[in-house]
Amino acid sequence: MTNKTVRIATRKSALALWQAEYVKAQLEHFHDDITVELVPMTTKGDVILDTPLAKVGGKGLFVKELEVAMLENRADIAVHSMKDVPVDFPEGLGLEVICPREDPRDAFVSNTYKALADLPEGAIVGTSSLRRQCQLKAKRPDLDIRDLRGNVNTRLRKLDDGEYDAIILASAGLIRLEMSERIAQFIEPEEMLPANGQGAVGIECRTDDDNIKSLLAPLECATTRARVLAERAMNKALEGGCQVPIGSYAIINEDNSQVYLRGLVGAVDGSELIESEITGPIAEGEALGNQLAQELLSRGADKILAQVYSDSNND
Ligand SMILES: NCc1[nH]cc(CCC(=O)O)c1CC(=O)O
Repeated sequence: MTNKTVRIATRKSALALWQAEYVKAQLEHFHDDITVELVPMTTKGDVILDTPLAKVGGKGLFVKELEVAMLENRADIAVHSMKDVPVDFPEGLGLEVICPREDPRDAFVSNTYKALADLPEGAIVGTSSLRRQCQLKAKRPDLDIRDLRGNVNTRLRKLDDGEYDAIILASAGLIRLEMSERIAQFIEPEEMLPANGQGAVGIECRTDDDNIKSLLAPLECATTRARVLAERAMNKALEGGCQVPIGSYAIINEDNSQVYLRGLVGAVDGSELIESEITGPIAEGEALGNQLAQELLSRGADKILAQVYSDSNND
């Protein structure tokens, strides 16, 4: 009766494969009678490397091919970095599990400088994230922010080749790939708000596949889910795709009753940052995310985002 083989659709980057292997190991740990196979595939986001991500357009560049594979029954589950997962799912698919969160902070990586504050005037910083760019520019308008694409290893190589004085990456990716020694400084959320879902791995599957769902159940982390759902609700209400100058970060208090959510929308050039925060019962996390978004919109985030979306559609 039970499905003895679980097929995991995954991208082929080192980080994606690490995350798929992690889910495979977890599934095998909880169920000793199943076989888990990886089904590696290439996504549009992996192919279009020469265009700044913000200009490529379209949501879910890194997940669509994986979803089609599940819908066509060539795979059973897909493992994603939550921050790359669009807020809405195609008919027939859903986010079943959110695994325990790795460090959500951004990492300052440099071969020369020990921290952001040490960067000299005009230093060249690599990042293709509008979220990182607007927060860097707000604090340090002198910095020369240049686009940086590719998977984690490609980005590190470009840094090592001397194209940049420093780059910003997610700590989680470096930690998972056992390269945490490359992290010169963990940038605290107060200084740079992470992306929604940063550091969390999510598992998507067919909504009618009860067998797979029961196999996945032990991998769930309720605390991470509460945090990530509040963050995603804020992004959803802002209609934020994956390439937007939006930060959102939630934490849960010690007795697991309250969620504290902080959000930010920034003009890409850093000339304006609209920030706010909200606290409330954990069960209302998504409503709080929505409420926070409405506040940001009413304080000018609507104009900033309209500008960003029209820029990315015009070229
Ligand atoms: N957008 C690419 C991406 N998606 C997830 C991670 C890192 C791992 C994570 O956030 O779980 C990265 C790389 C980065 O931002 O440095």
